[in-house]
Amino acid sequence: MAARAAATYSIGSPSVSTKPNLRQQIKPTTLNLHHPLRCFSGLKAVTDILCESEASFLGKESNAALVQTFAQKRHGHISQYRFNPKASCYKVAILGAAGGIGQPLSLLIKMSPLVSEINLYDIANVQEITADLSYCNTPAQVVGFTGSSELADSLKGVDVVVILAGVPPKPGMTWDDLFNTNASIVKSLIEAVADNCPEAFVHIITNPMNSMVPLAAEVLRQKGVYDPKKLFGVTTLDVVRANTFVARKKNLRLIDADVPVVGGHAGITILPLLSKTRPSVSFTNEEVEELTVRIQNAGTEVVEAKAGEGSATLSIAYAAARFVESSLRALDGDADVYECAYVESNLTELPFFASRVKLGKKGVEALIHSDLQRLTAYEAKALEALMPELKASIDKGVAFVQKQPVTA
Ligand SMILES: NC(=O)C1=CN([C@@H]2O[C@H](COP(=O)(O)OP(=O)(O)OC[C@H]3O[C@@H](n4cnc5c(N)ncnc54)[C@H](O)[C@@H]3O)[C@@H](O)[C@H]2O)C=CC1
Ligand SMILES: O=C([O-])CC(=O)C(=O)O
Repeated sequence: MAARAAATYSIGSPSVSTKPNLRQQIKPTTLNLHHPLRCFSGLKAVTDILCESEASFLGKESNAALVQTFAQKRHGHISQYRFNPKASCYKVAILGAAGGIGQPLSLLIKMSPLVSEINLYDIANVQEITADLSYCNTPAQVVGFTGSSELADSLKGVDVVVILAGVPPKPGMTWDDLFNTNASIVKSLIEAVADNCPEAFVHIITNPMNSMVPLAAEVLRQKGVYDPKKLFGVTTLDVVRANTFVARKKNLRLIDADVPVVGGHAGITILPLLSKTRPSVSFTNEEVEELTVRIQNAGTEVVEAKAGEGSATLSIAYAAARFVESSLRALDGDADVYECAYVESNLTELPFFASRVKLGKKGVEALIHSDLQRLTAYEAKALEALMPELKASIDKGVAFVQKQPVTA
């Protein structure tokens, strides 16, 4: 979807965009984009600065890490993607915005220089969050939508939709329990996406993600608008955890560690390919076993630590924001954006599989198969072991929609 060239930024004033019947109108101060605004860096607007990787809400260091670890070096140089605010006005919708992940994710996205509007949607009231967030003097306008009657409006014209509506697990809950509650929520939200913004990038976070992405694909297919290049299961948290744990173990700088994680996003379907860690490091067999299990169980660690109060929220908000940022950069023309994601895939015999992908303006431009070559014996065995579980999760998601077909 094309960027909005005619958009204006609102700087230094509340940027809430309200619907007249819900709240008082607060008119943003608008800044003509011909103004030499070159960079909106974190919390402070900076004018007339050449803006490369600094143009990120992730901050200069984190963003440098992203560029270093994901950019393909061409002719020995990292490509210089230049943020151009005239062409960088994207609209993001967050479905499930009032929840534990939705709130910090909304804040992080509000800090992105690439975003002109954030639509916050939830069945719970989002008006307090909308007002609160709107006082941050960053460019994006914040608009709240509460309840199913406002869902369609929250999706009109959006470039990226992030779906995190649904319940998180409690200790002792199975993936089946979670599926039974969340499947119908995701199905109805995706039906609305198909009707209102079929060309948007769709990021799915709601668990069990291994089933929710195939479920969403089937809904979109039945609606006649499925574009496999634009549907993503967000597995960035697994990569973030793998990078953190490996960097600590091997005394790498956190920003240098880059571990591809493939498969899916649950238990043994999460397969960190430690042999493909960059920079190259060696691991003992014990270290491989310990790190792999730690990465696979990190979600459960948080669920247990929260003792019934939900699952990871802050780290997934960070990871999801990174994936949104990467998608927006790809939409904005950065030719060197690579992330791991759970997508329709032909890298294995399964129709959906997480791997590193190259992102472009139209979504997935390429699946990176090289990570799956020359696996260690441990990785090859783990890959074989995860396939039946991942296949069952995929089949479950598709079957759910086939039993309850979508309305035309
Ligand atoms: N993919 C990943 O890496 C991760 C996924 N998750 C998953 O993300 C999901 C959300 O987790 P939290 O934010 O912690 O849960 P939460 O319970 O704090 O928030 C969920 C929000 O969804 C809203 N909601 C429920 N039904 C809705 C509907 N039909 N339409 C719109 N909004 C609706 C609720 O009102 C609530 O505000 C869970 O399924 C969790 O398991 C959590 C952590 C990591
Ligand atoms: O199951 C959950 O909601 C938590 C989760 O995915 C994770 O922390 O990786």
